[in-house]
Amino acid sequence: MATAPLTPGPRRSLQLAARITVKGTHWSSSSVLQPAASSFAPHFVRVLRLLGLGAVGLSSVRSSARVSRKRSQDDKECSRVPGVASNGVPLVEVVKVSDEVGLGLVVPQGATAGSLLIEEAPLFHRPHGHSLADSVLAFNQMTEAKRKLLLSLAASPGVPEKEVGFEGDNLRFVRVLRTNSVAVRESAGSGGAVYAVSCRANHSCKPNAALCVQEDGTMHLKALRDLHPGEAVFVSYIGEGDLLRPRPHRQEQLGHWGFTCNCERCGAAEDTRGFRCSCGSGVMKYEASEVGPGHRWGPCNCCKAVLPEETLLGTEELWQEHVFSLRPERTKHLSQIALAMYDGLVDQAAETESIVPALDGHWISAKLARLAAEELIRQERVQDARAAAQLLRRYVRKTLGVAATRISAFASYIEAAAAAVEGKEQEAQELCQAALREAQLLPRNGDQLSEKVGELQRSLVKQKELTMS
Ligand SMILES: C[S@@+](CC[C@H](N)C(=O)[O-])C[C@H]1O[C@@H](n2cnc3c(N)ncnc32)[C@H](O)[C@@H]1O
Repeated sequence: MATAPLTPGPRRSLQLAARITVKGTHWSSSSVLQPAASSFAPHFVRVLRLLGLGAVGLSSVRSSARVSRKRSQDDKECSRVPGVASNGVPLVEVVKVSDEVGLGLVVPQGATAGSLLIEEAPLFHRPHGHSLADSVLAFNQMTEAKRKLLLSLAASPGVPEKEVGFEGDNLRFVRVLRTNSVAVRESAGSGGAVYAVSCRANHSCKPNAALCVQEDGTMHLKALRDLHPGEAVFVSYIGEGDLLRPRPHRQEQLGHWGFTCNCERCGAAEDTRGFRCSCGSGVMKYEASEVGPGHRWGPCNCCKAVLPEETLLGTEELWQEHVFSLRPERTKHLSQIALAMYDGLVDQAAETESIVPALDGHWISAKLARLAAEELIRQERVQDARAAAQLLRRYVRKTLGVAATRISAFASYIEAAAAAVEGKEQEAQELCQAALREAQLLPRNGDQLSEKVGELQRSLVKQKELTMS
C-alpha cells in the first residue's frame, strides 16, 4: 500500500478526525476510530461475503443496524464495494494467489480502462498522532466480527522494537496495520486507514490498476488499462518515479512491506539499464545474473561486442552522480541545468564512438528528458521537445506497458505545447485532449498535470480569439 510511515503528529489532527464523515460512515468524537454500526453494517456484510467470511457474526451486525431512510441512501452509494456489473457478477473477486503471496484480486469479467472497480469505506482509521497503543485500544473496542475481519488481513512481521509489548491478537493487529495501512488525506483525518477488500490488491512494478484515497477517506480502485476476463489486478505500492528505476531501487522502496517482489517485471530481464553501444546502432543491457564470468552486461544486440564491465559501470556511475546532484530543493535553475545535461547526453549519443545511457532504454536518460522537456518548450526548441516526449513515451511503454501513466500523459502535454509554439492550434488541442484523457485515468487526475494542460488549452483559446479579432 502506498503509505507514509505513521509518525506522531499534532493534537489538532485528533480533533479533525473527530468531525469527519465518510460516505455512509460517520465518526463522532466518542468513536473516532469506529464507524457507527448502523451505517457500516450493509457494507460490512457485503465485504464479509466477498471474503468468504459470510458466517462471521452476521446476525449481530444485522440486528444492530437501525437504518434510517437517509442512511440507507448513503449505504446504497457505499454498496459499490466492490462494483457489480449489470449481470450481477462482482467486478472484482478475492482469490488465493499462492502460499507465498496469499490472497489477491481478479476481475472475473475483465474491465475497461478507467473503470471504478471498488469504492470502499475504511474498515479501520488510525488518525495522525494516534499511537499504536491508542489503535490497539480502539481495535479491542470493536465488534468481534470486525476484529476477525481485520485479523484476517495480511500481517508481515515488522521491526521487533516496534512490536515490543504486543502479543496474540494485538500483535497480529499491529502487523495488519503495518502491512495494509494506506495514507489518508488531511481532509479525512490524515494518518492511515485499512480497507477490507482494496487491501487485498497485490503490488506489481507494472501495475494495471491504481488505488486512490478520496478527500473523504473513501478508497477507489481504478483500472489503468483494459483488463481481460480473469486477469489479476495489481497496483503499485510505490510512486511512478520509483517504478521507472532499476529493480534494487524498487526493492529498497518496497522494503517497508517486508517482501521480495515477485512481479512480472522483477522476474524478467532488467529493463531500465540499457547502454548505447559505440557501434552506434545497438544497445547493451544489464542482466540480473552474470552473463559471463564476473560480467553482467549482455553483448550489443547489433554488433555483438562485449564491453568491459568497469567501463559501463563507471560511465553509469558518473551519469548517476549528475542526476542525483539535481535536487529541486537545492538546485537553482534546475530545469536549465537538467537541459544542459540532457543536451550533453543527446550530443554524445549522436557520436559513433561514445558509450552513453541509451536514450530510450535507461532510467537516467528518461529522468533527464523529463526534467528538461518544459525548458525545451520555454526555449522554443520544438523539435527537441518532441524528441524528448517521444523518448519518454518509448521508455515508459518498455517498462510499464500500455497502462495509463503520468509520464506518458506528460509526453502528450509536451507535444501539445510544442504544437502550440508552432501555431498548430488544432493539433495542440487534440494532444491536450489525449493528455487529459490519460490523466483522468490516474489517481488525482495525474496531480498537477490536468491543471497544466487546462492552462495550455485556455492560452490556445485566447490565442485564437486574438487572431480572429
Ligand atoms: C496489502 S497486502 C496484499 C494482499 C495480500 N496478498 C493478502 O493476502 O491479503 C501486502 C502483502 O501481500 C504480499 N505481496 C503483495 N505484492 C507482492 C508481490 N509483488 N510479491 C510478493 N508478495 C507480495 C506481501 O506479503 C505483502 O506484505
